[in-house]
Amino acid sequence: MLVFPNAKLNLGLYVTGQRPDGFRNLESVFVPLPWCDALEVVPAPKDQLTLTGLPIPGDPATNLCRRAYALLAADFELPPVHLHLHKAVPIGAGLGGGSADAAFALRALSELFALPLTLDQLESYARRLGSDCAFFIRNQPVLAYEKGDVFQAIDLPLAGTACKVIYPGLHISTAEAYARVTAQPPRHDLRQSLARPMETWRETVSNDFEEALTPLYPVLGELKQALYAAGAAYASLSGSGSAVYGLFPGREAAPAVPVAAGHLVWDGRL
Ligand SMILES: C[C@](O)(CO)[C@H](O)COP(=O)(O)OP(=O)(O)OC[C@H]1O[C@@H](n2ccc(N)nc2=O)[C@H](O)[C@@H]1O
Ligand SMILES: Nc1ncnc2c1ncn2[C@@H]1O[C@H](COP(=O)(O)OP(=O)(O)OP(=O)(O)O)[C@@H](O)[C@H]1O
Repeated sequence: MLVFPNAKLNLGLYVTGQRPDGFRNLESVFVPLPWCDALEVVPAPKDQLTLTGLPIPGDPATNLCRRAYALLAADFELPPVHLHLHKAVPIGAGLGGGSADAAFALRALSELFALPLTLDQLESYARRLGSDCAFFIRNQPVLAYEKGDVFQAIDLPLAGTACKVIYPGLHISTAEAYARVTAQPPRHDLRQSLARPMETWRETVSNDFEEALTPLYPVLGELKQALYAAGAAYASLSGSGSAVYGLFPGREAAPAVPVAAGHLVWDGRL
């Protein structure tokens, strides 16, 4: 079975409080971004993981695809599988690429082996693999709370909006990024702010990580300014960075933006 785990963007992100489990509570809108990896899951004589595309730091034994398999194999009798992941979504980008691989692996294994799992149950497995993972089970725009894994539906007329994402070749570790942010109550009501015209979002829809990380990594501010200069209606850091995106509603495609060597650019539509 071949699946294409997609990335996500965060529209606004407030880090709102410290949790007893050491994590933070947050408030953010997650939307699927069709920048995709490819993941193939095939029954095989023995378990195997092969990797191509962008290099993934760390021991392949701890790859989130393998961890997804191990989680289900602890509860169900699964035959060995060959997992092949072709990595295209940059890592440490705030795009949730690794989390998507994990969630899509859970969904693919469940479907391939006809496991009796509902979407709610798959979300529960996904939560155990990472805060961002549960979103990718249903993969629909949501307002996310708590660790970013408790959802409310949100209706956003964004489908088809031209979008440009720029990854400045900077791996920002999620844990490090959280350590730099001080939790505070949300400055605005995200649902209300996002219901207003997109041109007003820059006044109210902010990402706490952007404020904390831009002084450290000025390139993040430069990319945001470049996207606004190119005519973006809204531009922001995604998640804990380092990818910065711009939205260009009403355009066929996002315009060209000059970027440095080593930056990765994704152009497409939401
Ligand atoms: C920044 C976001 O991408 C926004 O969508 C997510 O909150 C990150 O989610 P993620 O990459 O799935 O993060 P996890 O793998 O669960 O956690 C990585 C580390 O980030 C910190 N972390 C993560 C999520 C959260 N709500 N509070 C935290 O403090 C913790 O230090 C944790 O050890
Ligand atoms: N399939 C995978 N894809 C990417 N990273 C993976 C994967 N499996 C395990 N990892 C580990 O997760 C780390 C990346 O996590 P990190 O949260 O920093 O970035 P991310 O996947 O881009 O998501 P985000 O920044 O949105 O949280 C990598 O350093 C790598 O060791």
